Amino acid sequence: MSGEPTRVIAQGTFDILHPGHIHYLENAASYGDELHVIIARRNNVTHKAKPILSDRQRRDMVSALEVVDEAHLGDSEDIFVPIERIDPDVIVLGYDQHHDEDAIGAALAKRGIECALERASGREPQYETELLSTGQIIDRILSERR
Ligand SMILES: Cc1cc2nc3c(=O)[nH]c(=O)nc-3n(C[C@H](O)[C@H](O)[C@H](O)COP(=O)(O)O)c2cc1C
Ligand SMILES: Nc1ncnc2c1ncn2[C@@H]1O[C@H](COP(=O)(O)OP(=O)(O)OP(=O)(O)O)[C@@H](O)[C@H]1O
Repeated sequence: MSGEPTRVIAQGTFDILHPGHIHYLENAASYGDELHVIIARRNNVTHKAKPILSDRQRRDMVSALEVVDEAHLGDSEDIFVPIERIDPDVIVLGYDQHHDEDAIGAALAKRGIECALERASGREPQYETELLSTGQIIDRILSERR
């Protein structure tokens, strides 16, 4: 053992925070000693509606969570740039993230980044009215505050 802390990376959009996000970050943190979170740039969120909140505000909110050691704004062009800088031991993908683990593993290997890839568990609602999705919170706001 080197005695160096093991670094873990989690990542995502984190637009309007909810308990599903906290579950993911706590689960990711359990894979190592230091949790680093990469916040997706607005321009790179193409698979769903763009975030409401700015890149910086989303980074600042995630950064304030106790479980998080450091939150980083993602790179605009190349998602592997922050990974090279952070040099993680483990990357933990979200339970429902569309990323292909084999493709990410191959891209990491090509760049000489040696780290494990894990998949986080999901959180089910703990009570009837618990909302575990930013999209659902936005839908609720739109239907209740018109
Ligand atoms: C290992 C990894 C690193 C990433 N790094 C970045 C990054 O530097 N910049 C960025 O805009 N998006 C980055 N992304 C993409 C987003 O974080 C995220 O996967 C996606 O855009 C939104 O996911 P969500 O719908 O689960 O929030 C990265 C994704 C992965 C899997
Ligand atoms: N209920 C949940 N349980 C565990 N992880 C979750 C849950 N909801 C979101 N996450 C994780 O949090 C990270 C960021 O997710 P994201 O910002 O896309 O939130 P979201 O609420 O799912 O968004 P949207 O509702 O817009 O799809 C992802 O890794 C995702 O898997």
